[in-house]
Amino acid sequence: MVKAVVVGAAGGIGQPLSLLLKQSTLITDLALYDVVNALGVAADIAHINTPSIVTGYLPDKNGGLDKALEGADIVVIPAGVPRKPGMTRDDLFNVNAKICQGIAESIASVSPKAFVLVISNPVNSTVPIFAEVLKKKGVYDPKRLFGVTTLDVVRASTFVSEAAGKPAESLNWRVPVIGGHSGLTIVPLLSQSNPSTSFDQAKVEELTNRIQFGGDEVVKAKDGAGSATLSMAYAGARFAIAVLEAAVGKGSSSQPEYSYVDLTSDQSGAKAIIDVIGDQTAFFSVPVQLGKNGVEKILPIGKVNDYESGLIKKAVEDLAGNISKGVAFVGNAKI
Ligand SMILES: NC(=O)C1=CN([C@@H]2O[C@H](COP(=O)(O)OP(=O)(O)OC[C@H]3O[C@@H](n4cnc5c(N)ncnc54)[C@H](O)[C@@H]3O)[C@@H](O)[C@H]2O)C=CC1
Ligand SMILES: O=C([O-])CC(=O)C(=O)O
Repeated sequence: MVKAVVVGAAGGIGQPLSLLLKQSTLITDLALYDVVNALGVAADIAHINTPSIVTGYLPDKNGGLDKALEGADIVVIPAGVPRKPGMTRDDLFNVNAKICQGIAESIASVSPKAFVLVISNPVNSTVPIFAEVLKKKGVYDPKRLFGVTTLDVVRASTFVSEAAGKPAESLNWRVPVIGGHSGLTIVPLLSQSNPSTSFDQAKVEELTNRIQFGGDEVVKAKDGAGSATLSMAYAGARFAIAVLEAAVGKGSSSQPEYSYVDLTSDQSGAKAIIDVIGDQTAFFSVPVQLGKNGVEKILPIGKVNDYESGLIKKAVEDLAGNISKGVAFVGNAKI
């Protein structure tokens, strides 16, 4: 029995993400919660003939968020407002921090052992918010808390394989992306591209910039109607299934997943990362080996060149501020 919960299930990401999770035969119980329209989305998805039982929850229907979370193995969270042109992800902080705090409080009291996958932006700050709330409630397990940065890895595979003239190989094209999830905190490691590439430095910088600001490309194209939803649903479902497959022992350990995780709290393998990036940032997206309990081991980031070292330095500086902002928010909150 595997219960997955989507919080924010009626939104632009939430709907296609719920649809993709419904396609998984690993999930037996799919709970869809939102503050609006969750019952309609659940009724619609429930007609699909895959094994999971789908149930919808609204704040005042079917028991609300707490009931949705009961017995959850994994909670995926695309709840909150998206960007409009001209905004940064950090501009979403004031609204989304409060939403994330409330969701974290419910998880802490109802399903503290669930894997928690945070999509809501700004990820750089919302993940620390989840961590701090769970700590305050005495149930924090850093191995089970993930900031979802898979979309950056997905974009990197697409953009790099296209630039190499081999778009048909994009599915198996690996480009590590580490750091955070906004602008210059996103650090693609093109020198580790597999297959390897031979771009000149100007092309490397152009591609790096495109991966870092891929989100803006979509915000601009949607012209006020929001940000990436469909590619995010694909990336979020892919990561959620990887976490679940590893948890039930079906994971293929050949490729690491990348996620924004806690480098402190004695996580296995974190020291090797801190030796490279320093100890200024408590969270960083890194390659992780997933297992039964979530992060089994943080894997090394490998050899980086001077250009990438410079990108890491800048990312670490920005992240430190983003993280303190999330930590301070919870520090000042009444929980
Ligand atoms: N991590 C990543 O790579 C990405 C993150 N995002 C972020 O994901 C979030 C959602 O984006 P969209 O789906 O496009 O937005 P949306 O506005 O279409 O959907 C958000 C949903 O959250 C719901 N919601 C609001 N407050 C809630 C609460 N307290 N509990 C449960 N649900 C609540 C809304 O009713 C709405 O249905 C945004 O913050 C966006 O910036 C978007 C793309 C990529
Ligand atoms: O750009 C945004 O605001 C949404 C997002 O995180 C992304 O597409 O990477």
